[in-house]
Amino acid sequence: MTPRFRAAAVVLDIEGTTSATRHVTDVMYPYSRRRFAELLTERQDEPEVRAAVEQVRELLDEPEADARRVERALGEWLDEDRKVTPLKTLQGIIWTEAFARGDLTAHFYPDVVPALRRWHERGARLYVYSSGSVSAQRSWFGHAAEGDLRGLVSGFFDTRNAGPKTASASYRAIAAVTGVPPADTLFLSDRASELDAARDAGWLTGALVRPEEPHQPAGRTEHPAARSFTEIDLVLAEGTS
Ligand SMILES: CSCCC(=O)C(=O)COP(=O)(O)O
Ligand SMILES: [Mg+2]
Repeated sequence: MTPRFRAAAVVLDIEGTTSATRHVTDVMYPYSRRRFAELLTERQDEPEVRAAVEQVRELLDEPEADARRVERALGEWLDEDRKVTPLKTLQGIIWTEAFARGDLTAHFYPDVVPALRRWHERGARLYVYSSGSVSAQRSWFGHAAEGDLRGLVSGFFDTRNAGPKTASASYRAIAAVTGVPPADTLFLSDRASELDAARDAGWLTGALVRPEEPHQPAGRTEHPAARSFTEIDLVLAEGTS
């Protein structure tokens, strides 16, 4: 398990790839769940909250859904770990403020930050593509135990600005923004469905199969696999700097 990639850009999934799923589900999710009611009632007139609530109502096909109904839907999506865009937007508002207050810190597996620094120093461009909102991603990378990592990252993508992670069109949209050729762009993720979509867009793909993660893929992945970032051998693609 030492996959070697020749790439100019690396696009990172967060949960299950750079960071532990358990930190997200056991720390971040309960934190947001406890604060939805207050956000939906006391801050309902804020444009971002209002737009997200409208999206929830559309998804439920219940145009009259009140704050309690919306809160119940958010709770059910959390229980099912559904990566629904308005849920992620509302969580992002709560988490961003919590990180700023010092209520939350991010989690990165110990192999990740040294590898990101190494790849960045070598000239690779690093991006993030996660179901978590861009605002949440920025806070996550800004509040690592290892310090503020945002300087390593050239751009952040989520399901709002790029589209669903299982659609190859999303990866084409990201490549159009980064300007890096798809064949020189490596996507690292723990989910086969996301890696399949990236590969269909012409990207290089690497599967993170971490023994610590609760949901291990059944059977062998078709994508080059690594148990940690330490095992990934990244060579900078020629003609890029
Ligand atoms: C900093 S985002 C928090 C994680 C999260 O809510 C999430 O849904 C992550 O999903 P991913 O696409 O990174 O697997
Ligand atoms: Mg993931």
